[in-house]
Formats: sequence, structure tokens, C-alpha cells
Amino acid sequence: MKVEEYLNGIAEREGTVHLTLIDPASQPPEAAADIAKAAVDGGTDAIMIGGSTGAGGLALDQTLLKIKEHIDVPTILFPGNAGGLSIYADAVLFMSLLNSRDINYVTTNQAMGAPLVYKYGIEPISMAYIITEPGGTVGWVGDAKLIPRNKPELAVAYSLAGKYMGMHYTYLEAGSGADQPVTPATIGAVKHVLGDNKLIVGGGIRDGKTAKICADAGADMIVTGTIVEETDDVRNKIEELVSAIKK
Ligand SMILES: CC(C)=CCC/C(C)=C/CC/C(C)=C/CC/C(C)=C/COP(=O)(O)OP(=O)(O)O
Ligand SMILES: O=P(O)(O)OC[C@@H](O)CO
Ligand SMILES: [Mg+2]
Repeated sequence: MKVEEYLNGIAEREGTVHLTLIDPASQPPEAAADIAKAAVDGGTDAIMIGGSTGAGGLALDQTLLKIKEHIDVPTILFPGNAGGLSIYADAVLFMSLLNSRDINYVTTNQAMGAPLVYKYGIEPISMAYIITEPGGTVGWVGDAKLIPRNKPELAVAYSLAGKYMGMHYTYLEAGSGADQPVTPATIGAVKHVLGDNKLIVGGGIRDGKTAKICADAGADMIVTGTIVEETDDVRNKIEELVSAIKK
């Protein structure tokens, strides 16, 4: 089954998908595999792999190989640039950062990476990537014109543009480690116009209560990264997040 179908199926049946983001630059491959295994034991639906800085090359390949030795759920690339691709991943969030001022993040990295996606046979999942305040490292690296937290209509405008350009997924990003996630008002307004198109929300989600607020507001998929890197008990933390967002 395609990864996109797998994720959509979970969203339909269980209400919300949980995705665990692992940055291959943050720990050695064995430690990444331990995190991935604990996350799957805790109920996460797939592992996303990527980072804003330094997340490519051998470390990426080795991290994926180690992770795949231990788990069966899909591995999905979340590339910061064309260098964030690996033959060992199942799928890639093939995204355009719609509110970037830098054409490299709107179309150039996509063009440089597309031949590799084709050659490696990785499943591309088309996605509109939209960054709101505070934006964090990814907002800076991607030179995003950050959507103000209190301007849902701007997030709606970009999300609709992505949908009309044929993108299947929309990702509302507050930035890794954000002090607060995207507001429920923004999530709700965007989901309202997306209809059946799937909405991913990430950045600053650290506990079940916050994850549930985002899911109830309209997120189809919740991404957590930083909290998984910081906690001592990954399995327990993922269980908390997953039980809060699933039917
Ligand atoms: C589709 C292809 C080949 C490339 C897309 C290139 C684009 C549009 C990138 C968007 C901008 C960007 C830098 C995205 C990075 C996404 C990401 C992995 C963010 C989170 O990574 P963390 O490592 O947790 O963030 P920090 O580095 O802030 O910790
Ligand atoms: O690290 P956190 O804050 O969980 O954010 C996850 C993801 O949205 C970053 O791209
Ligand atoms: Mg990180």
C-alpha cells in the first residue's frame, strides 16, 4: 500500500495520525533507532526523518537503515533541501514552502531533488508547507514571510492556493521547539477550506492536552519532534500523545 493511502486510512478510521520526527543530525543511528522503536511501541503511525540543518548524506542513510532494522511503520523524509533525500526511505513529503521569499525553497530544491526521487523510487507526497510565527530555525532557514499568529485568513489564503495547485497535504508549521503551536483558530479556518485534503500540524506540541486541542481544531496529523528528543521515556510520552488524539 502507498504511504499516503496508509496515512489517510488511519486519519479516517482513528480520527488523527501521529507522526514522530527524528532529526538524523541530533543523535547517532543506533540512538535514533531506539527512539523510533520506542515511538512505534507507544503507538506512533510513522517516522518522519529530517532537519533544517545538516540532515543529509551518510548520517541520513545510516539512520534510515538502522531504523528500518527495528520497525515496520513507514519512514517518511522531511527534507530541508535536495540533500535530505535517501534511497532507503519509503516516501518523501514533497513540499513547497509557499510563504518563502526564497525561490530555492519554493521550486529550486524540488527541481534538484525530483530526479533522485524518480531514480530511487521514493513515493512523493505533494505538500504545501506554510510557516507561522514564531517559525524557529526552519522559518529562518526557509526565509519564510511568517504568518502572524492572529491572522488565520493569511494561512487560509496560502492553504487554498496549495490546494488549487493540486497539493494533497498542507502542513501548518510553528517551528521546531516553538513556545506555542499554531492557534486553534488558524487550524480550524484552514481545515474548513481544505475539506477532505489532509492537514498536518507541528511545532511546539509537547503534551497530550495540546495535541488534542490541535486535533479537535481540525488537524488530521500531529507531528512531534523536540519533546521526543528531550524525554527520558519516549514510549510513555508517545502513548500520552497518541491516546489524546485517537478515537
Ligand atoms: C522536496 C525537496 C526535495 C525539498 C524541499 C525543501 C523545502 C521546501 C524546505 C523547506 C524549508 C526547510 C528548511 C525545511 C526543514 C523541515 C524540517 C525538517 C524542520 C524541522 O527540523 P528540526 O531539525 O526539528 O528543526 P530544527 O533544526 O529547528 O531543530
Ligand atoms: O520539534 P517540534 O516542536 O515537535 O516540531 C515538530 C515539527 O513541526 C518541526 O518541523
Ligand atoms: Mg531539531
